[in-house]
Amino acid sequence: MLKIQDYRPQPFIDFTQPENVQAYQAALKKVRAELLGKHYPLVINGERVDTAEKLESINPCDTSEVVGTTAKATTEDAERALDGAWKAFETWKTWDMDARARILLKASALLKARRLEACALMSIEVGKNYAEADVEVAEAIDFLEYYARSAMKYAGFGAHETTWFEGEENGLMSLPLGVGVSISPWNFPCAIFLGMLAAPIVAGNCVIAKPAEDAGLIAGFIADIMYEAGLPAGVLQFLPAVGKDVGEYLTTHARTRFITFTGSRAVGLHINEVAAKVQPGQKWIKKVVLELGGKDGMIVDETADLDVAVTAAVQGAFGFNGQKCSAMSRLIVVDAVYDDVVNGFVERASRLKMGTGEENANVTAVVNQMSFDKVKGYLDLAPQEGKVLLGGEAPGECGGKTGHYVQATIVGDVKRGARLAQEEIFGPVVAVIRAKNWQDALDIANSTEYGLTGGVCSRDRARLEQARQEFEVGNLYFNRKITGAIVGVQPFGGYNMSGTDSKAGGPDYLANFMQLKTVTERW
Ligand SMILES: NC(=O)c1ccc[n+]([C@@H]2O[C@H](COP(=O)([O-])OP(=O)(O)OC[C@H]3O[C@@H](n4cnc5c(N)ncnc54)[C@H](O)[C@@H]3O)[C@@H](O)[C@H]2O)c1
Ligand SMILES: N[C@@H](CCC=O)C(=O)O
Repeated sequence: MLKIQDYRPQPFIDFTQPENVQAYQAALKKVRAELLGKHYPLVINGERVDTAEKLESINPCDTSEVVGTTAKATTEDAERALDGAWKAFETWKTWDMDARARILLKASALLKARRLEACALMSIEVGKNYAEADVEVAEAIDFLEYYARSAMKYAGFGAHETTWFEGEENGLMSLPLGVGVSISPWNFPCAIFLGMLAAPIVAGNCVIAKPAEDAGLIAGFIADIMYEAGLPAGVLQFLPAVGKDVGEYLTTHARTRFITFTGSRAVGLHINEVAAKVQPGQKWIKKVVLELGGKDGMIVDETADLDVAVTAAVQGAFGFNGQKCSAMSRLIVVDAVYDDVVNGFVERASRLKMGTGEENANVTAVVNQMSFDKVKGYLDLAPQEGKVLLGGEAPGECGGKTGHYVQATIVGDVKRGARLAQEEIFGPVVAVIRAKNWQDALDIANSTEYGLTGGVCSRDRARLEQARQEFEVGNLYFNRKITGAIVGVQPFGGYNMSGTDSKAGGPDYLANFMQLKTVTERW
């Protein structure tokens, strides 16, 4: 067993301290000098493999800048990655759990030492400001530390309790599944990419990790940390590729044992469907873990501390431009305090500054042209579905830089069934919905097909207890923002169309990547 202290989440960096801002700026310089323009090849069986075609990472805040490139895997590369991973599995599955966990702990130490570099790279590659990038790298470190420790409870024959039976020894053991595919999104390209590969790997599986097309550099940086930490060849196959080609190939492949996917509802449901079809020669029912989108609502009632509510709304809605599955995209306010809350929300949000991640702006650019066009479509719809109280424009440039810039936008008096109130926008756009009273507000909150995060700002104990039972979300927050779950503290994952509620950073997450075997010996 590991001899280490109990898990504690990483503290965040305090950017009100000038020396921390200076350190961040020094890291930005270092990354610009050393990592910009870098190319990450595929890694298959421990060997770096390049491809004829490449994937480019573009700075969303200055689209004239190519941040760097990765190789672009083909289906032949995917086939070789599968072969090698199954070969590596034969040995990796025999490693002691604590030996595997030590690799995660070593990777955590390496990432801690390069924390600001990882942050700075994300500021440039996906436009995160300092705090958003730092929270994410802290989460990535937490995943390593937390999963290394949780692995211990699955180790050995006696790991799970069984009832004693006369004349026999009975036991239940957890075994890895085999080779799986991990497909991750661009919006948490460090933490989610890393968490989704570290968990199955520590459980004894081998993983083909396919990062998102828009954020291959930070993924390459993280994969290198895992290799440097000592992962044997073939245990982690790094395979940047186009999702609809190579992702599809792998999810439908007969030799893929499990799929762990975080991304949009449309792609997640498609994967769920195609993965269910048994392919010729397939020996198992694929295990599919899905973490999808949200249309997350926060209720404010007439008993709430309105200052707390407004702060929570601004943080929850506009952190990383609303590009979080957990983002507060519906603010549901009871009629009695509607005007006060909305005025406060608009006033506070109007102070947010637009700019680049490197400038540490509050609102930066959305990730790519597709996202920009999608969000712009909702801005065009906004005047028909409500009153645009703030923003409403997508200037596409800021401070002389051309980028995917969209204003922080608040749309008031949106009807509960409107598209702005039902569809995931994934940008800095909030629909404010007026509720008659508390019960109406709760009904509105539950009136979507999603069920990821939600919140209530209220001082009424009975209502909070009712919400605890009846608000249909995987992560519910009272009197605070509805984003920013911390590993081990707030296990994260949604219900309904938001996913399979697998709870990343939770006590049973590793069980998603294991199978149980009961063994009985009669004496
Ligand atoms: N629930 C959560 O924990 C969580 C966390 C982060 C993001 N998200 C969701 O992710 C979405 C944003 O991320 P995105 O734009 O990268 O999502 P996306 O669904 O477009 O892409 C996610 C990944 O799937 C791949 N992919 C695309 N088509 C595929 C296919 N046919 N087969 C296999 N793989 C395929 C992509 O290449 C990418 O790596 C939002 O909906 C957001 O809410 C959810
Ligand atoms: N886990 C993150 C959201 C990840 C999705 O984008 C949060 O809790 O805010």
